[in-house]
Amino acid sequence: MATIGVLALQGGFREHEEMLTRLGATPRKVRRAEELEGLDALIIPGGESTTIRRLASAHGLIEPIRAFAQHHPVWGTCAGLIALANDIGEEPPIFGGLNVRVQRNAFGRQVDSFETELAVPALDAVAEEEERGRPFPAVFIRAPVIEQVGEGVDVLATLDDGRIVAVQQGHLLGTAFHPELTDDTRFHRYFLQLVQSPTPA
Ligand SMILES: NC(=O)CC[C@H](N)C(=O)O
Repeated sequence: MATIGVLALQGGFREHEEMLTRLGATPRKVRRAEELEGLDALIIPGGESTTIRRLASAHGLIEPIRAFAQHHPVWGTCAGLIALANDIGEEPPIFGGLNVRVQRNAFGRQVDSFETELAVPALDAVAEEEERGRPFPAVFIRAPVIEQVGEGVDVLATLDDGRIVAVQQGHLLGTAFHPELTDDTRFHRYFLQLVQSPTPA
């Protein structure tokens, strides 16, 4: 079974580990560059992207993760998506790799967090009969949105107003929301399927 790293510097890594274990994969916390060795893939959890940048930099993880993401599946959720984006506005990218521009805290202070049902047709690839076509319960917490997608990026989900909240670029996956906080395992299964049959970079 696949061994999946979960960047464990800060934020919601435990919920990802639990979800992976539940699905029969082996999670491994990543806090040092050596811990990337032998991994099949990596998840960058939500949290606070400025903190993730600071700690990743202090732990010497910026370059190693950037290099890892070139040839392995990597999935960023929320702050993790921000960390993977090539363009995050004023600041330089954190790891980068994903050809998108994101806007942090796109929903402002009034709407700190919310849950909504999203149509994600791509998930039908891993859906059981009774799950097919079922909307995904998406939990947004001080979430970013994807303002622009570049070459090679597929949009997997948008909000009703058209704002993009899930994308895939070959072996890289980004979601503005938190599938690890729901009972629905389809996004994690989708990522694990990507790990089993990675598309070349
Ligand atoms: N839930 C989250 O990961 C929030 C992301 C956070 N607002 C940031 O900008 O990094």
